Amino acid sequence: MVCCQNTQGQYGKATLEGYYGKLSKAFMQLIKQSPCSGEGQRHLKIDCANGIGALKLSEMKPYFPQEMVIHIYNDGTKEKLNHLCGADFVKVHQKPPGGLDMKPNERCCSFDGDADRIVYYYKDTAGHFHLIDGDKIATLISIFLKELIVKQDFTMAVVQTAYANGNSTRYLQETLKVPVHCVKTGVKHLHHKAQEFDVGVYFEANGHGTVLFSKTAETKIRQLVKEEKDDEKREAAKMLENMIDLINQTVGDAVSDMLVIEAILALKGLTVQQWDALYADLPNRLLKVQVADRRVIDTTDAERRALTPPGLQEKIDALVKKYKLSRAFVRPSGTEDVVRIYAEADTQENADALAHEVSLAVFHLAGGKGAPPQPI
Ligand SMILES: CC(=O)N[C@H]1[C@@H](OP(=O)(O)O)O[C@H](CO)[C@@H](O)[C@@H]1O
Repeated sequence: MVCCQNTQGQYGKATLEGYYGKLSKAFMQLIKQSPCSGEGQRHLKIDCANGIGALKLSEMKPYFPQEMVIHIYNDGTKEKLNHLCGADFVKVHQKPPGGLDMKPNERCCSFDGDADRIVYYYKDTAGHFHLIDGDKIATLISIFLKELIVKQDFTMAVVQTAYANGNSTRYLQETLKVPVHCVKTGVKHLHHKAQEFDVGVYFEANGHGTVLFSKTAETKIRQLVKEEKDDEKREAAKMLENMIDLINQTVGDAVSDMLVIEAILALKGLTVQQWDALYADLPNRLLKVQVADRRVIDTTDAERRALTPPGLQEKIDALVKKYKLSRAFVRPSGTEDVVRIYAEADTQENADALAHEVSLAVFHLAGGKGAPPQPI
């Protein structure tokens, strides 16, 4: 709304109808370009965390094309906000939300309460739960955009935080050959870094993120749509133009991100399983520990190393060495009175053991409160 006002309507009409209309128009144009367009309906189950997303998605339903059918769960009529559901619950517990019945291979997603995060997931035929988090969302979007800008002289990068899964960073850098930058936790840090590129994709692992296009890139794309003589190149420019209109460039927005993802899956003819199979996440664990004063922990290197308290980083380094493909870091939360611990390793048992050992080190060296952390 603010951006629409400040650009005298160039970014869109500053009303809810203006927002719904802009997004649905761009989405419809995009799926029309899909090779499987007209081949039946796409269904998506959405857990709205009993939050605002349910209200707004219901209002938006009439704007969706008939090819896209959304099913809203946890709409706030029965349970409390975020209770056993929502994007954070699904990401942290690595399990499905309550209140959503999932059939094998069905594509599902969760918003968080204020609808600025989104994670996808599905259950396979053996009943195993597969989480597709912000890192895999950034990867899908990057694959799609990289192919479209291949002939343009645009700079492109992905911005992540230390919480990004090690295998996502490896895939982006080594397979996709896209530069990756790591910044401090919090979208403001990711947003600022992403502004340095023509195409800046940024996502936190928890599903908070978006894509930014520079003014130069946007002008060039809109000009190509009008002037490009080669049909294939003009179609690619049109897709990019619709992507620019579909993505919310002002802030991470679960509704906009969901439509971007659905459009890309349709255009690339990808199933949720094929998307998930791009790379395998390294098993990981996120824990928190209460300390008397979390400011005793000072970090550097985009929060990947602790400078204080003395001895803590050395202890973490020694613990990390015990496991394969391992990595761990600690940082004071910016939103809760806790210290967060992240660990990843070759197996879930090892990631859990490493996270627990690091949480004990934090407890003993950084003034832990209450009882020492228990093994997972
Ligand atoms: C590990 C984690 O998920 N941290 C979250 C959380 O920040 P903390 O500083 O870790 O409390 O809340 C932020 C605001 O929603 C979000 O941007 C960030 O990613």
